Amino acid sequence: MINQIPTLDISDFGHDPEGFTNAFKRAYTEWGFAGITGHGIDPEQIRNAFAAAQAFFALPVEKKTRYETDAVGRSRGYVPFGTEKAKDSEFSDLKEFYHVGREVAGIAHLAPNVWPAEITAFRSSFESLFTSLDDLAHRLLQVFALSLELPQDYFDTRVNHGEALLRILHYPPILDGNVPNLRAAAHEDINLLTLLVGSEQEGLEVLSRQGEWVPISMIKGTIICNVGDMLQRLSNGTLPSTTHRVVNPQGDKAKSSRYSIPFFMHPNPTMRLDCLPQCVTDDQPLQYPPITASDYLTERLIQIGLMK
Ligand SMILES: O=C(O)CCC(=O)C(=O)O
Ligand SMILES: [Fe+2]
Repeated sequence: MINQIPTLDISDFGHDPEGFTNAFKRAYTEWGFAGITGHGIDPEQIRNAFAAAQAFFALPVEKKTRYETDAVGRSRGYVPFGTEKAKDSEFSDLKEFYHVGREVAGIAHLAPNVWPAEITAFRSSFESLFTSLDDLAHRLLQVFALSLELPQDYFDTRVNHGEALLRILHYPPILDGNVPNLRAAAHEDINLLTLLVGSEQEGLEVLSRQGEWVPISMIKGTIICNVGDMLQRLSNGTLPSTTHRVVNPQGDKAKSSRYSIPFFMHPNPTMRLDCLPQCVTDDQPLQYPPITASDYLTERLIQIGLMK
């Protein structure tokens, strides 16, 4: 049997919170990744978002670069092809993207969004998708909190001013089959958790505990949720931030674009990521020194080329 990441139906939490939390904890302890169904997000909303993304990236590059911003860590607007590379990779990834982030009135560290004037439905599509994913991320964080023996609402006030980011990704057609770069080289996500809205196009692979690259086949309507480095730290490594990558398709398939839309849930900058005492045991001694989310993020953004 081919290994596959587990699937969890989050609507089960409503009628069996304890049973669901146990299954959730088992899945994430083993994989750090799972497909989430029963989330209630309207497929129409997702289709509209992909259509808007496709229309934006089809614009000539000189139009797209008008939407670059100087927001810290390039956290708003367009980020051109070749800008980002994975922490341990020699080559940049084969992708361009557009960041839409959280906006809270009066919170200075959250930069305002920019919206491409050419694509009328872009703003409304991504504002509504942001809201839906933010809500789903909150629900999932409640289950993560219970899995870590924390109060269910532990994260609620620790993420409300965090830099949650929707990353609208385009991997252009690969015309030179010999490029050493990957669409996205092996990496771990930096944040608390990532929601990955289904590219139905192949390419995403997850590294299993047995050290095999497992190709992820996206089932329509499933949203992947994976643990990032910040939750790994907080849980003292009991919830792994699993390595993943996006490989280049073979043959003619390489000549088509791939689109995907991850949502990165970040904590408030002041949140402490010190390992939780209940996760430090004789079997699992302390793995990481204490740090705040803000200091940790700065360190990581420099490594991946998004900050100097
Ligand atoms: O495009 C994908 O399927 C994965 C993207 C990803 O892992 C990331 O941007 O962190
Ligand atoms: Fe990732």
